[in-house]
Amino acid sequence: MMSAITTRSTHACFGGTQGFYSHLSTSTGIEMRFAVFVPPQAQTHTVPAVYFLAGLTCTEETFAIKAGAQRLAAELGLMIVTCDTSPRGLNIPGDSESWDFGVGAGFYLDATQEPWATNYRMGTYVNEELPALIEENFSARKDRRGLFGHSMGGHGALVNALRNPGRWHSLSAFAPISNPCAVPWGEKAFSRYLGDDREAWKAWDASELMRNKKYPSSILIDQGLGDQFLEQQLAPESLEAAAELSGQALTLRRHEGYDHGYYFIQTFIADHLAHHAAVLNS
Ligand SMILES: N[C@@H](CCC(=O)N[C@@H](CSC=O)C(=O)NCC(=O)O)C(=O)O
Repeated sequence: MMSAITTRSTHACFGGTQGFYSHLSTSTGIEMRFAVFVPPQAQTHTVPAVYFLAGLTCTEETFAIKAGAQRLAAELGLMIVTCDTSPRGLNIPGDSESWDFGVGAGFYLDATQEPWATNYRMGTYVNEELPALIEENFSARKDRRGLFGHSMGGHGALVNALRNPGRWHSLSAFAPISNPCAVPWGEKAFSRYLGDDREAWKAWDASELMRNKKYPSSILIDQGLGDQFLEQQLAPESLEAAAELSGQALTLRRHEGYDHGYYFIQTFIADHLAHHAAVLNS
C-alpha cells in the first residue's frame, strides 16, 4: 500500500517541479513536511535523488527557496529532497526555549533520553522512512542516493552517511559541525538527546566515526573563512585530522570572506551538485 502524502503546493521550475508535501511519520509520530524538486528527466525514467539536510532554525523550505539549486539539478537530472530539521507541534516541555535545541534542532540523530526518545528520531527518519516514502511516490532510483547538508545538517549528512554507507552513495557538506562532542552546540544537544555518557556521543560524531572508518567515495566540504560560527562550533580541522588517520579521501576547501549563510551555499552549490552527479551516475 502506498504511504499517504499530502501535496501542499507544486510549482513549475526549470522544466521540472518544485513541490511541498507532508505526511504522517512513523519515526517521529507526527506530521512532517518535506520538499522535492523533480527534474524534467524524471518524466521518462527514474533519477538519482540527493537529500539536503538544513541547519538550525531551518525548515524544508529554506534550501528550496535560498540555495538556487534547481537550475543545475534540472540540467544534471538530479532530484533534490529536503526535510524539516525536527518534529514540530509536539509541545514537549523545553522544546522551544532556545534556537539551538529542540524544535528546529533535531541534529538528525535518534534520541535515547526522555522526553525526546519517542519523537526525536530524525536519524531513522532520514535514513529509512524518507527515502522509502520518496521512492514509493516519486520517480527516484532505489539504488543511488546522495546526502549533503549545511551546519547542523552538514553534521547530519556526514554522520548518517558514515554510519550507513550502503544507503548513501555520495556525500558532501557546507560548513558542517564536524566534531559535535567537542563544541557547545553539540554538547548541549547530545547531553539532552543522548545523556551524560560521552562515549555514546561518539556514534553520532563525524570526526570520531571517520577516525575509524573510511567512506567509500571522496567527500567534498566547503567552509567559509568569514563564518561567524567557525571558531567556536565547526572544527573542520578535527575532520581533516580524522581523514588523515583513516586515509579518507576528503576535499576540504576554505574560502576567504564567505560567512555561514545561504549566499555562501549559493556560491558553491554547483560544485556540490556536480560532485553528487559524478558519483551517482558512475
Ligand atoms: N539564531 C539565528 C541564526 C540561526 C542560523 O544561523 N541558522 C543557520 C544554520 S546554523 C547551524 O546549523 C541557517 O542556516 N540559517 C538560515 C538562513 O537562512 O541563513 C536565527 O534564529 O536566525
